[in-house]
Amino acid sequence: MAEYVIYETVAVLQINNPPLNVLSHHVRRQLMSGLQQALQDTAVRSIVIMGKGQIFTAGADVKEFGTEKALSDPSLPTLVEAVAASNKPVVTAFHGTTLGGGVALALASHYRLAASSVKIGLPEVEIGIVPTCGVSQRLPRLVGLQTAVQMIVSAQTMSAQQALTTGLLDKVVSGDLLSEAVGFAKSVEVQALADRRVGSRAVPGADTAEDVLDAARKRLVRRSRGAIAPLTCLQAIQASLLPFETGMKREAELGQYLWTSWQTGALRYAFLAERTVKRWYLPGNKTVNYRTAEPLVINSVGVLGAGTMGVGITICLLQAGLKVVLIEANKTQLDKAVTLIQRSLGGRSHSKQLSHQAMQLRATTDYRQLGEVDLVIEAVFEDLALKRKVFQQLDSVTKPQAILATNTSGLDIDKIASATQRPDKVIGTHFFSPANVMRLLENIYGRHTSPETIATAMQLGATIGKVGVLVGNCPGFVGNRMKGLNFTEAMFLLEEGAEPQDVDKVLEEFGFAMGPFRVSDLAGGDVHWRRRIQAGLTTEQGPPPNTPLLYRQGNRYCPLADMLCMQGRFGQKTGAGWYRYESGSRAALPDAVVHRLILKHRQDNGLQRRNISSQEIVERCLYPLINEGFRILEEGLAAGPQDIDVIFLLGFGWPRHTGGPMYYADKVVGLGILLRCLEKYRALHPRSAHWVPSSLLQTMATQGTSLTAWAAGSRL
Ligand SMILES: C[C@H](O)[C@H](C)C(=O)SCCNC(=O)CCNC(=O)[C@H](O)C(C)(C)COP(=O)([O-])OP(=O)([O-])OC[C@H]1O[C@@H](n2cnc3c(N)ncnc32)[C@H](O)[C@@H]1OP(=O)([O-])[O-]
Repeated sequence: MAEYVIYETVAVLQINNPPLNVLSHHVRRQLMSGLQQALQDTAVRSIVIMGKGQIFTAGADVKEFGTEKALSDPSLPTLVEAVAASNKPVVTAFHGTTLGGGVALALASHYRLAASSVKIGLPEVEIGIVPTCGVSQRLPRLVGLQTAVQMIVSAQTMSAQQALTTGLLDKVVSGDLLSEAVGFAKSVEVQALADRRVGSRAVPGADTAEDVLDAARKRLVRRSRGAIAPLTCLQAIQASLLPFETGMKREAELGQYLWTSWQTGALRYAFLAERTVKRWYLPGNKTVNYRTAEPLVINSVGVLGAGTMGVGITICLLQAGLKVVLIEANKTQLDKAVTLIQRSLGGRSHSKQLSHQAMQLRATTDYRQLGEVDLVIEAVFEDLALKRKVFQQLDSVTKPQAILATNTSGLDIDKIASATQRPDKVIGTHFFSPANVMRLLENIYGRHTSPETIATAMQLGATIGKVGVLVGNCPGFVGNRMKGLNFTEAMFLLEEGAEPQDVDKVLEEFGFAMGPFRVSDLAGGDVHWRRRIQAGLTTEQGPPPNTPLLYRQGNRYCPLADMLCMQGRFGQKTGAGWYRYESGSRAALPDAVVHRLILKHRQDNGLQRRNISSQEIVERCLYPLINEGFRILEEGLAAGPQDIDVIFLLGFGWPRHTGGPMYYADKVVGLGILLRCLEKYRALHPRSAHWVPSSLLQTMATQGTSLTAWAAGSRL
């Protein structure tokens, strides 16, 4: 609700809708009635709009979108325009965070005040919408095109000081916001309002407008990769150069265009999915869930292994204020890691706080120093025998109640847990590289992992600012199990006629930051080569004895990646992989050596080259992965499609504007079309088991069920 209080001649309207003061219908109704009351009351000479609680407002109520409530009177645009039309000065005073609709109210007001700690932002582009309610029209008039583009298109928040410098704020206050706002409102009661109305101003610097917009457009065309919201937002900003009323009409049209696009639905879904997965439960036993399981309190964490992952994990633990004991047997490696960690923590602006964080690190070669930690994250080399040995040691040196987590990207959690006397306290915590940057934490429970251990790992993820997704134990878990198929098919496409750059280009146009071959070169082809060797699919010298070149373990197999690795072409780190790299450069250049290798491979094996369409590349690379997602749901390894989608959005660079693989299949491709496509490729490629449609997909496609509706029904 919104509260109405009078302070002498000032009417204060306070939004009170915890926790985030979103502008839901009941809040808008009360704000509107408060505004009307203040306008009618002759004793009131000015109006202040504020928020109670932690923040001013997170903006419009996203959960109302698409429902009748969003449009019910007063809608947000109606409320904002009523503020703009007020003939008594309106002062918006904000604190905490002010987003979207909150900024719209502020821009429609005559004055803007904020607490010094405020963060102001326009996250609309991230949920695929244009900042409406006049934001795209008033903001450029107030702060200029350059800043407006920066705020609207980048969705980055601005500090109070920046907002003051750009002219968005009239004043930053450090004392009590309510009394400062009331005092300020009184001081402007006699001021004329005409030139305080942002809508009646002209955009400053109109003579350089085209240059600013052109530069932004070029940048966005390069970066958007199929996402339509950023460029549409830019068009709305451009309309601010028109007369205000015309610009407002254009803003509404563009808003409607985005609103009805499938991408907006996908982005809104992604926003909510990231929050839904926090409410975890075991797919096979819903009684074990975030409500019933209590996490242990974690104050100190041991990290075992100071390689790239260990360093990244240590940085995010320290940044969250935890004490860390970093163990590494190799002293030189340990010293190198400490330097990296200290540099990373000290390299930011709040150096006092961060040097305190760096002081929470104890780095040692001595395992016994782990005696007092509450939880250990093991990050040694990806080798089952080694990890089992390490867990045996951890079991003997840590206190009995300590949780032992393994940062494996696909090894069997139960096999690791069985090396200890406490399998209930063993869990997988799969970080993504770089661990201090990537927001995903794939948490894997084993057969004996206790609810308390799961709750603790999920809580730890939240503490260190990650989105934890809980999944079951299977080779590769959810992410790598699905992702592997994408690369498999990408290689088959090379055998059939494509070049690495063709496949990468199509998937980059689809929205991935990098295609599978560029990703492979970045990650290092040797990592997966070692895995294939361990799995008995190949050897360092080529196919295992008596094995056909193009088939392994009953399935079609492409040996091209193995051939590159046998030549020492591991990717960027060796200067050559699927592409070649000039010294010091990360630019992937098509390589005639690879071209000839593929050509010869086709000739030697009687593989016919044909033209492959972009559509086929998308279908071949993405549909098997999606089919595997359905199998994962069928096998109860993930609670719902949201969990899978979040893993791909945050861990694998899946384009956010498509919602993630499962949402894309359900809402964009359509399950019926997906099924028919899988069947078509299954007939063409009978030796690839991944084309066999999952039975869950078959049932849903035949019954016409929507995956998202099915998931919404089953979610806790
Ligand atoms: C005119 C104008 O152009 C248009 C028309 C608009 O205004 S469009 C709307 C623009 N506003 C946004 O896009 C808001 C984006 N929100 C955020 O960036 C963050 O939420 C946050 C504010 C920085 C807080 O982060 P947090 O980490 O402390 O908590 P949380 O876990 O994220 O959120 C806690 C709970 O609040 C829910 N929530 C957050 N923002 C919400 C919103 N705007 N509407 C409804 N629910 C919201 C969220 O789903 C979760 O619910 P549940 O899952 O627990 O049921």
